Amino acid sequence: MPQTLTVLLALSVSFVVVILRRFFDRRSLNYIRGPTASFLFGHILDITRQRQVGELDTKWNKEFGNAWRIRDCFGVWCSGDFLMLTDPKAIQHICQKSGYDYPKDNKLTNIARLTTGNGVLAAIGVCWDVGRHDHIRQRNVMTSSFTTSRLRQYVSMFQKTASKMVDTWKDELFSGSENALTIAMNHWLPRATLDIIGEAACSYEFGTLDNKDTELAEAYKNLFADSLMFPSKWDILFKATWNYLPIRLLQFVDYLPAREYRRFRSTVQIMNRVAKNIIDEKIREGTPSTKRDIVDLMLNANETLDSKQKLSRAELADQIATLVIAGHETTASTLNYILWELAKASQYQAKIRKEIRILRDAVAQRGDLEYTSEDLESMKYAVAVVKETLRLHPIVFHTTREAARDDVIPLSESIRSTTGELIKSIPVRKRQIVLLSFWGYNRLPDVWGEDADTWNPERFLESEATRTTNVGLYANLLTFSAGVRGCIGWRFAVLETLSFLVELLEHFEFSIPPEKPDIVRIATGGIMSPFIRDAMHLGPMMPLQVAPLRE
Ligand code: HEM
Repeated sequence: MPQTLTVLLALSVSFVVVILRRFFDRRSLNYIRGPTASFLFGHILDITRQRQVGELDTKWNKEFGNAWRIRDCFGVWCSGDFLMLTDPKAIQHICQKSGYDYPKDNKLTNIARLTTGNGVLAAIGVCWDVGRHDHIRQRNVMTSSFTTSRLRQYVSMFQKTASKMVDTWKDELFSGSENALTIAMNHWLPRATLDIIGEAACSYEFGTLDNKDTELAEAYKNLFADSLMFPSKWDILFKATWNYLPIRLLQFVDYLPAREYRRFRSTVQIMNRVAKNIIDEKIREGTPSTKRDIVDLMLNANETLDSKQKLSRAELADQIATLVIAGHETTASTLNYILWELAKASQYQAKIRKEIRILRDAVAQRGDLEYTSEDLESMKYAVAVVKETLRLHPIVFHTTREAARDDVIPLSESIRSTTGELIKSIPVRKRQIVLLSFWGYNRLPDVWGEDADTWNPERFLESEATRTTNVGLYANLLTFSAGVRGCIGWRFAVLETLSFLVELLEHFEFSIPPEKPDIVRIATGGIMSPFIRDAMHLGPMMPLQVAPLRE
């Protein structure tokens, strides 16, 4: 009872604030076409309840062009419209050219804060919250750990962990005479990537591949799927109010008695305690250990800064939480999809195996035991498969931004207004929220060709010169976003993915299990995960048939 009362009270107060703020802060995109909306939920319920991630984006994109209007909850009353975009020039303008003029909106910032603490993912840029330069400061310190030369050092760790997973499969799963087994990739890959990010970020041993059940590993298990999948109608309405509440007030949602908020609070608290201990130990040790993990490098970078730019101990701890969250399930989910696509296309497994053999010989001739990052990136089929899967299955499929000032957003393709006029740019008012569909952009036929909905790595073997607008961070994809808020760990993720691909394909053949599970993409918070359509209760699932390769 007290739980329901608290939620109702929070909802009522928020609702009144929303109505008042929206009344005095009207903005209108009425001349932009868009689908008809529900009176209370706008399109938000439709988006969270669609059969699969991306279905509505594709439908609306086909109907309205690369820019359209959707409604927020309570939108009919308060003209709470979002501008939804897949247009390359518009997204380039928002992410790359405007930088901090399009910070994250309050709702996204608060979800990032709930899941990672006050790290870089939740930090606000300079324009929006005047006087706070948190994002620039934090990103400054972090980027020193992700330079090309630093990343080379992580490649050895990726290969060791991937090889450990392969050995565990051989010893534990294929120790008998089994020829082929169905293995749940979702059970193994997040554990391997969690072990890696723990070691790379702060030399923390999650040990999940060794079945060490640390408190922290347990806290992260299915965190997003358990907490953010299919939010209740109440929660959708409640979160819709967040963009109209002061960001500092939103910190109190942590104390709501609902399950999801309790789970996030306890996970961040556990992570914070562990992270602070790690930092204290490193500071006590004085000079950074020879291991040189990301925290060592951040501490080093921090020391060179003046006191205004330095990150505090609490801020450093929050970056660890951010790296762990941002850097393990994303990569694991991408690997799930890569192996799934390869299981359907055995000819690409054969092509990559051929590349691996050539590379192994070259590495042996050099007298080395491991690949370098350059070796991995020279494998043209493996790289094309990774790019194509990142394109078709962008794990972070949407993001939102809010205009910090009045602006005009240019479009590469004209759209038709409600009166039939062709529009080549869209004027927006300060506080306009834009919803960027990474999913939609990654599948635009104008950019990727008529077969944009099909998995075809060959497109990345051909010249990429035809793609005119330079949008994304990697291969012109938006999977890692772009600009000042683009993914810090994109190259880390690509090298980690390639390392796993090489190890796994060298030892195993992957195929679709005989029962042919119907895999669907379901939103689990800000990321999407694979589920089996008729067995959603099992949580994220990617079963694949795996057969050892006999040399
Ligand atoms: C395939 C794997 C990955 C994908 C698809 C991915 C995707 C993304 C996307 C789309 C964003 C921007 C989110 C937004 O602005 O709304 C982002 C931000 C970020 N990612 Fe990644 N990521 C991946 C792996 C990693 C890894 C391995 C790390 C760290 C080792 C990492 C660290 C970060 C951080 C720190 C940010 C916040 C950047 C900022 O706000 O300035 N990511 N990522």
